[in-house]
Formats: sequence, C-alpha cells, structure tokens
Amino acid sequence: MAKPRTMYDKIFDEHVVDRQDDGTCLLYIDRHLVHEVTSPQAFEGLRLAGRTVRQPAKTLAVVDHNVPTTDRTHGIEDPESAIQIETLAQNARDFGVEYFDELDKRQGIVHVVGPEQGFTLPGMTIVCGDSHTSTHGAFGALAHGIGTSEVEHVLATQTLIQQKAKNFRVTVDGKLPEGVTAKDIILSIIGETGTAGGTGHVMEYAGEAIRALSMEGRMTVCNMAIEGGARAGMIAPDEKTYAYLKDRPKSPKGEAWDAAVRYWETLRSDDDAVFDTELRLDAASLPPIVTWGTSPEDVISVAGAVPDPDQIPQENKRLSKWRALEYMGLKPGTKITDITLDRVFIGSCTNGRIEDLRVVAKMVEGKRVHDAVNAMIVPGSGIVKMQAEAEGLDAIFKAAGFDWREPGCSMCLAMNADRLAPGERCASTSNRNFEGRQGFKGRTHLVSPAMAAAAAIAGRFVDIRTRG
Ligand SMILES: CC(C)[C@H](C(=O)O)[C@@H](O)C(=O)O
Ligand code: SF4
Repeated sequence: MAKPRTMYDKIFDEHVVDRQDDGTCLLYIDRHLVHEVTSPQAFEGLRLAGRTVRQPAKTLAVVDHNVPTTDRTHGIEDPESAIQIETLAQNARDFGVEYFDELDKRQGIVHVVGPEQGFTLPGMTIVCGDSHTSTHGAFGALAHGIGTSEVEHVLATQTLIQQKAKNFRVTVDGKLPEGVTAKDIILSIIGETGTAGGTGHVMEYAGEAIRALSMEGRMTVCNMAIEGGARAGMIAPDEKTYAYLKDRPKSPKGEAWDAAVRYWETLRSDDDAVFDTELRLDAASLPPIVTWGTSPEDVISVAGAVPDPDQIPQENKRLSKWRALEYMGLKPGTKITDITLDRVFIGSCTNGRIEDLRVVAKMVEGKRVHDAVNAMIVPGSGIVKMQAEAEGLDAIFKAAGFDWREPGCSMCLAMNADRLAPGERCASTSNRNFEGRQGFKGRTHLVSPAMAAAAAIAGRFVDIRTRG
C-alpha cells in the first residue's frame, strides 16, 4: 500500500522535476501571475541576460496595486504610478505575455482575476510575486508568493526551487452562526495560532464549516493563510469548485474538462494522511471579529472589549501590544461597539468579490452612511464591477452614500491616492492592519464585509448578530 498523502504532498510530488539529497526540489510551475510591483526587475534581469519567457501562455500579467480607482480613461496622473504601469505594459509586449491593462474589463486584483478567468485550476502550482497568492489554494492548488528574483527564475525556466513544507490541518467543525463569515473564521484561526503559528507549514482548511463556504468564502480564508505565517493555504476541490470554474474563459472545455475533473477528484488528502500539526475550531462558537491592534492576530469578538496588555506575562509581547494600542489610539477595556470610525473600506483580494458586495448591498439598502464616515467600495475586478452593476448593487451603494470605484488594490495598501489621513480610523475588509498600511498613521480594524457595512451606517462597530 502506498503511503497515505495529504493534498499538499500529492500536488508537490506531481510537480517535482528534480530532487537533491538535501531535499531541495525543483518544482514545475503551472501558472505564473505577474503584477506591476514585483516584476520590473525580473523582466530587466531577463533582458540583461538575453533570455525570453519560457512559457508565455502560462503567464498572465495584470495591473492592480498602483492603478488609481478613479476614472482612468484620460491616463494616469501620478507620475510614479504611470511609470510603474507603463513598464508592465512594455514588458508584457516585449516578452509576449498576456496583459490586462487598466482599461481592460478583465483587469483587477491579480488574486481575483486568476480564478475568475479559470487561469487558476485545482492541482496546479501557482506563483506570483505577491504574498496573497495563497488565495488560489481555495481551488485545491498549491499557490504561494515568491520574491522578485524567483519571479525572474520562473519567467526564465517555468520552475522554482523549493523545500517541502510541513502539513498543517485546520478543521472547522459545525455551522457558522448568522452574521459570522469566512473572514471571521480566518481571523479566529490567526487569533489561535498567532502570526507565526503556520511557519514552515502549508495549511489545509477542512471540516463542515469550510465545505459549507462558497468559493468566495474559501478564497477569503486561504487569502489570509499567509497572515498566519503559513507558506500556503488550501482547500480540497469539490462540486462547488468545479461549478465555479466550469466555462470560465481559460478553463478546460469538453473532454479535457471531464478528464480534468476526474484528476481533481484524486487530489483530496487521503483519509489516513498524517498532518504534522492539527488545530480544531467549532464554527458555532465563533463571533464576528474585529482586530484592535496592528497585527492580524490582535483579534477580539465584536461583543468584547480592547484587551489589557498588562495581562500578558512575556515582557516583549506586553510592550509591543501597548505600542499597538498607543498607535491605534485605544484604551484597554473600551467596548468594541464604542469605537467610532472615520472611514470604511470595502474591497481587496480578501473581500472584494461579488458575493462580498451582495452581502454589503443587503446590509445597506435603503440606509445612509453615517455623517461622520467616508466609505468606499472598490470592486476586486472589472468583471466583479460589471456583475455588481448588472445586479443594481452600485445604485444601492451610491444611494446609501458610498463611493463606488474602479477595480484595484486601492486602500488595502495605499499605493495609490486612496489612503487614510494620519489618525483616521478605518473599518477595512482587507487583510493587513500593520502600522501605516492604509496611510501614514492610519488606524485599521480588519472586519468582514457585513461588519464593515454595518459600521459604515452606524459610525461605530455593531454586533450584527443582535442588531434587530
Ligand atoms: C506589493 C506586494 C509585493 C505585496 C505582497 O506581497 O503582498 C502587497 O500585495 C501586499 O498585500 O502587501
Ligand atoms: S488587495 Fe491588498 S493584499 Fe491583495 S494583492 Fe492588493 S495590496 Fe496585496
């Protein structure tokens, strides 16, 4: 009998081109996503070495971080962003790589675009010079971020040097309560493991509550695997995965589709596969989460209060959490629902998909954004934007006083004009709350789209489970 394997083991093994005695492997890469921030030096390296892109058809470039989210039909005003964007366009032309530019309807955040186009498929190795590449693991792919020198390596060779990681399984049993979402699952997991808990591991998310999630929800979970320190996150493909991918522009068609599904069915972890590390969570006990600090592990229930760092025995950690509170302008004991907001940001590769926008529309229909709040909604892609507009969601958002934008990373990391002013406090559906992440001295609270929508209306955090 063959040794039982995890899904990660299977996909990894399937892609090994060469294995050295010390365990260093050369992995074949099926899909390479490219964006403007981490690719310029990689392409420049190829140019200097006189090399080409080995398999241009397995590479897809899209502009997302620097693009303004206002009207782009008259060009890009910011000179730095304009250079960044033009460089990617030129590189794509020079190296024969397919490119979705800022006016292309298919343009959007790279991690929204890949799945949407069927470029992301189960069983594949997928890389991008971007940490949130883990998102694609929601399809049962082995997907992770790489550095710029690795981007060059993959462009040139379609392979990547890797060491095998350990297997970590997080099982989320039971059913989520009303008002608790995929975002709350992943924030709760990171609260349990800490931001380093997944280090050296690939994390597979399993259990009833994960299977019950839509593909959008699964992408939200895998998106933040990296925030828990894991190299990648993954979820076994199933009927929902296939339904999502069927007939996408780049998905296999006809007999090739049937054969692909048969293969994808074999990917799930064997029943008796052994995981190096295991964590179990009960979905029924999870609350809507709000982060209070400057690390994604600083999580608390919306029904809770800002914790007291003096309760932390380790001095380093105690001091760092005090510093976080100071940065956030918060005091221990403050009820989360007493925290008022200046800004609300709904979007990003964590929560900028159509399902997220539908949830928001449902919460805000017929209501008004609080007077003190400036709220923006940034669709994850042009396709998401078109779909939302076809469903009339944009009209609901605008009537409620939200700003409805063009697709891109936007205020997730403030590489364009969308940013917090110093001291501004924001409820954000993105994935990072580091100091300065959304603008110099900006204060970020990570929440789900439903929580962000409710906060925009109330001007403060609300427990959406108890709100009538
Ligand atoms: C700019 C890019 C390299 C970065 C990443 O790797 O994640 C960004 O997408 C982020 O979310 O911080
Ligand atoms: S939306 Fe945010 S997290 Fe996602 S790729 Fe863009 S900057 Fe990174």
